[in-house]
Amino acid sequence: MNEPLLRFDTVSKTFGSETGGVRAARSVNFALHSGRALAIVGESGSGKTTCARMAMLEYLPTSGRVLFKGEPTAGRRGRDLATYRQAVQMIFQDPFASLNPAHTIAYHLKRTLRLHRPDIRSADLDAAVFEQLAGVKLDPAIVAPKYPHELSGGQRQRVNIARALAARPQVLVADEPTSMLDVSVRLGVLNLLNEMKAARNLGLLYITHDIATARYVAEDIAVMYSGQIVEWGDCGAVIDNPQHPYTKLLLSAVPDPACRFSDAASRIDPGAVEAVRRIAAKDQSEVVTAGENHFVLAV
Ligand SMILES: Nc1ncnc2c1ncn2[C@@H]1O[C@H](COP(=O)(O)OP(=O)(O)OP(=O)(O)O)[C@@H](O)[C@H]1O
Repeated sequence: MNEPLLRFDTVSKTFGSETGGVRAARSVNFALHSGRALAIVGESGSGKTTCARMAMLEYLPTSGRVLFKGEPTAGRRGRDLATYRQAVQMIFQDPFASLNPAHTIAYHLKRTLRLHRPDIRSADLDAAVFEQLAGVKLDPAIVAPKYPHELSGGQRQRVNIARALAARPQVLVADEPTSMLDVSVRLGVLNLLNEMKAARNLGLLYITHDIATARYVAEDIAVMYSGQIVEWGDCGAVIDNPQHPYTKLLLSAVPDPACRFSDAASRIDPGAVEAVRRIAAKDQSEVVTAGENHFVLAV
């Protein structure tokens, strides 16, 4: 495979003091390639958003390096930083909070186009807005003049995706992009992200607590627990043949429509719960190969 778009090289992030602080990310390694999606999966507090924020250069790692196309991102300023901000775009969890209620959808998209697309003349901006909205399967004539509160959650998230894509990014960082949406529209938004990834050869960093959707969206997966990536590799291989007790636990917690709630608890292996508790605080470092493109930290 060629040079990854985005690479985390032994990245750690501690909030507070080195000794008594929260170790939100511990020696995290991953590579995101163009035209592929990498799902970072884990429970609340496992460190996923901290990794997303480091990818967006909002947080600096305490140690380790974040690389873009092989180049370290630390210390980027001025034009270099602006280029990175254009190339790596974020889609937030809350589609409403990320749009300004005082402005129309057309305003939001024009703003991004003015900022990142100097090649588009002012006279052509309206047409470009229409093109961006049509690209995410919204009716431009209806949606462009509306205010955010006049749209549904799913439509708002599509607008956010259109806005991110308007910058012509190479990487999309989507942090729980569907968790605040009605279940009925989630699939449509995930489908759209998948289509955009393929059509534009994007690298998609898909952050989720829902391992079931990871398989739907991503080619690669990294399972995160207590700040560490504990199992990673090909998404299908990891989900079909989980090796780490935490991955097993996460999979056994996925709701099964064929299973009654009262029976669901029996699917959770008490041994796995105990093993996961034991490993929470300790650093694991020995990597075991579980198959082609499938790796796990030894417990
Ligand atoms: N700015 C911060 N200051 C102090 N601690 C933080 C900060 N941001 C995150 N943390 C802590 O770091 C750990 C990882 O948090 P993070 O938000 O990355 O997890 P997450 O997996 O994204 O969870 P969620 O899905 O709930 O957002 C948590 O213990 C959290 O309390």
